[in-house]
Amino acid sequence: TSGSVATSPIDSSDDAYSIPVSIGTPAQVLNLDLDTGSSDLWVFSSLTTASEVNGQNIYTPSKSSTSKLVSGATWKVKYGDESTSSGVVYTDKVTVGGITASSQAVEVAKTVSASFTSNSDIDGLIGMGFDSLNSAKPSAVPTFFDNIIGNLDSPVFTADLKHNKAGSYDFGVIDSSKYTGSLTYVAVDTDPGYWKFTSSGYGIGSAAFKSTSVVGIADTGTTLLYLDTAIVKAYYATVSGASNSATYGGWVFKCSATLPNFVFGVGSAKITIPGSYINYSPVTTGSSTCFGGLQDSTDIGINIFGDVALKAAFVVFDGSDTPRLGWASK
Ligand SMILES: C[C@H]1CC[C@H](NC(=O)Cn2ccnc2)CC1
Repeated sequence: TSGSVATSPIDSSDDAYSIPVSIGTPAQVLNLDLDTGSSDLWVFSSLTTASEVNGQNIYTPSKSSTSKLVSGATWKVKYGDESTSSGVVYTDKVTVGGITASSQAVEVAKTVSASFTSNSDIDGLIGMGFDSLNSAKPSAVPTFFDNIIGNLDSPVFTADLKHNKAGSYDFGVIDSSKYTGSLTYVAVDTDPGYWKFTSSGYGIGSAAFKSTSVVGIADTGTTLLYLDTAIVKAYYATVSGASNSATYGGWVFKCSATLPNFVFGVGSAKITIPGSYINYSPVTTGSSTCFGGLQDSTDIGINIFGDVALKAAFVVFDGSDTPRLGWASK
């Protein structure tokens, strides 16, 4: 089998990308953030503390004839942005892009942190990282990808994220109409459970490409691109008036600035991020100071190729026995 689901940016800054996910019988459709940087499928629900729900769609297990409580199971996740959620576990029928997992573990939130409450566009996450990252106790539960992979024509899903418009995630098929040129594959280190790979270098604007190994993760659940200090400083040195602001917690510049393109290497291939993608958004609504889409990864401890990078490419997440990532321009 194979399938495809449209994914849309939740706002004009492409802060996150959601997909419709059908849960239960009859179907309850929630808009989930497909997150290759984590491995829990969790949802706002009828069990979520009422004061922590603010406009999200909720999953009500008691209204689904196919829901089952997983007795004794709990979960709790904490993300790199310090956001958290936790609760209990049901199994139910879950369908994404026409592909169904008949008994998917659906982690039902009893509590969520403020940043989830304040984001009415996201009703939960669907983790597409490796099962080792799953937070369920006393034992981990499989991701949606893990549950369907055996039924897929090819053990892959692909990401075609776009700036300010709908893109798609495909399952079980690589649609060559969605990219230009050829795919370049790179090895994935699945420890500790991210889609972790080594980029072959970078280029800033028209400057010479710098061949150097940059280890990072392909993370659809992170908005920005986070790289080593030296690369980030070299990039903003070309942007007049840019500064690393303690006030705003990162590199900022005048919104009117012209930003150079940023190229990252995958093997012998090169992916070009248009400079405009690195003008992320005003620091506060209406400000003429803008926050950069490329930021320093030092405090994170790992480089993250988030949506700013991913939306410049077509990416194959290959879950075969030797997992790998395929990258192409588009
Ligand atoms: C400083 C960076 C900030 C962004 C961090 N990314 C995440 O937390 C991804 N995520 C998943 C659910 N909610 C957010 C990575 C560190």
